[in-house]
Amino acid sequence: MTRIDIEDMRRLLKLYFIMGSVNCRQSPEDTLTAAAAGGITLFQFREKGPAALKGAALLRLGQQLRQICRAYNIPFIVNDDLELAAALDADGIHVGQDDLPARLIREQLGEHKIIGVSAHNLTEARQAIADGADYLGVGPVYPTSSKNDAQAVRGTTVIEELRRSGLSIPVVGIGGITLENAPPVIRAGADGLSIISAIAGAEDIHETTRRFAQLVTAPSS
Ligand SMILES: Cc1ncc(COP(=O)(O)OP(=O)(O)O)c(N)n1
Ligand SMILES: Cc1ncsc1CCOP(=O)(O)O
Ligand SMILES: [Mg+2]
Repeated sequence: MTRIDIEDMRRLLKLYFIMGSVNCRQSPEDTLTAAAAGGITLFQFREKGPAALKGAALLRLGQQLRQICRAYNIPFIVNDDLELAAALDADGIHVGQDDLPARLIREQLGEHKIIGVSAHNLTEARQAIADGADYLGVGPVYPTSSKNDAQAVRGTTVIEELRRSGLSIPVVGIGGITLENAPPVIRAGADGLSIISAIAGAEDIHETTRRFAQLVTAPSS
């Protein structure tokens, strides 16, 4: 099998929902189901933090979320953990600068799985591309309370810089993105939005997701 087509990757990134049990106000299964019905295009299982599930409970939740993604035909990405990704037959994995190197993951997974890499500057972006990344997660664009060890807020400058430098790799903006502050992220050159709290913590998850979906498909965004 071959690498994911670049335009297919761009389409998947449009509304990329990331979540673990610690991010949810209601059950993770209900949260993901509402977001899936509302129009997310990609999902990342990110079970992180002091209260994160481990062992059998982690696997059980992963299997349930994986099933929901299958039912809605939404590709399923696992954060950080190659073993968990294999156990859940994930469609791909997302790694950051402090995780397993993307080059090693590409060697292990082969061509047919999606590999996403976090990049905070042009050097990291170029290295990720050389290592075989299919897309970049760039941020934090805005202040976030969903990641304790987040790097400094970048605004949209790194996304703009990547595009000015001629890098055409699919890019998703991440960090503190809300319905109100999302449009500049797309205008800067991102293919889509990556969101935890504005969806997982929303009062009405389905309606909020539907609005995000409208925003990323609107010609004026
Ligand atoms: C789409 C996307 N972009 C960036 C990240 C952050 O990854 P990382 O820097 O490895 O931090 P953790 O998520 O592992 O805490 C991401 N997960 N997804
Ligand atoms: C995982 C991650 N990486 C950079 S910021 C961030 C957290 C994004 O969450 P939120 O959308 O709630 O700000
Ligand atoms: Mg990571």
